[in-house]
Amino acid sequence: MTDTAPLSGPVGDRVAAGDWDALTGELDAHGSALTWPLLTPAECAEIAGLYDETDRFRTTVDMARHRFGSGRYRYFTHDLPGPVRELREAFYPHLLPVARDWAGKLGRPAPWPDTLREWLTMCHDAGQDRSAQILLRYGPGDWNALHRDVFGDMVFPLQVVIGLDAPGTDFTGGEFIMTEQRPRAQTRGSSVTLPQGHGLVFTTRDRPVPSKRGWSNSPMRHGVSTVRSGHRRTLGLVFHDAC
Ligand SMILES: O=C(O)CCC(=O)C(=O)O
Ligand SMILES: [Fe+2]
Repeated sequence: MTDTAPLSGPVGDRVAAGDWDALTGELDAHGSALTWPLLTPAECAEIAGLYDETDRFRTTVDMARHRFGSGRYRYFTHDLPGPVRELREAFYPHLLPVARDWAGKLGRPAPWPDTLREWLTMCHDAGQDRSAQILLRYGPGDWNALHRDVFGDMVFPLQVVIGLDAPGTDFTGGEFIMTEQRPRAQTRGSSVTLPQGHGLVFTTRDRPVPSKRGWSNSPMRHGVSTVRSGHRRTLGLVFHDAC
């Protein structure tokens, strides 16, 4: 799929229609990878606009108050809006083989079943039963501190953020940033400009990197650099639930 591919039909089909081999290769090499376009600007605006429908959310987080950075985000209730639910469900089966492959390389258990539904039941049974899907809003001066979205023992190791505003047009600054703590070496930083309507798949916790003895584990964190002007809104999808 290219930048000019028509965006029509169910959003889940658009997730499935991309070049997953290329995306997986990129994820293996860098711990993050951009998708092809998934949403039109109108669909992005519609999702971003849900932020004001307060009944859809279980709580609002003021990032400055928690020293998470600056800006606000809202956790959806389990009753997810159609496109948000469809996107999440469509990503899971494509991310699952990567999660399992990485767990194998790192000699860890791979507890994730074939369906998101079964995995969420496992999360809920373990006490992680609150929705962790979020809509974020950043204005001028806002930023997101480097962090990892791990809420308990139940962790799906990959997540997705979808850009809802156009960089350079709707906002400046606000790059998605990642750090990678390399084994016995200094930390490496990287940044991604998230195009409107595209997703960025990235590791929640760490990734396997080749080492002399096979594979070692490179812890990674993510955040957002300061928004210099305008407004940046994103949709965050994680595949485990929260406590
Ligand atoms: O706004 C962003 O680009 C990243 C938000 C975030 O931390 C997440 O989706 O987990
Ligand atoms: Fe995050």
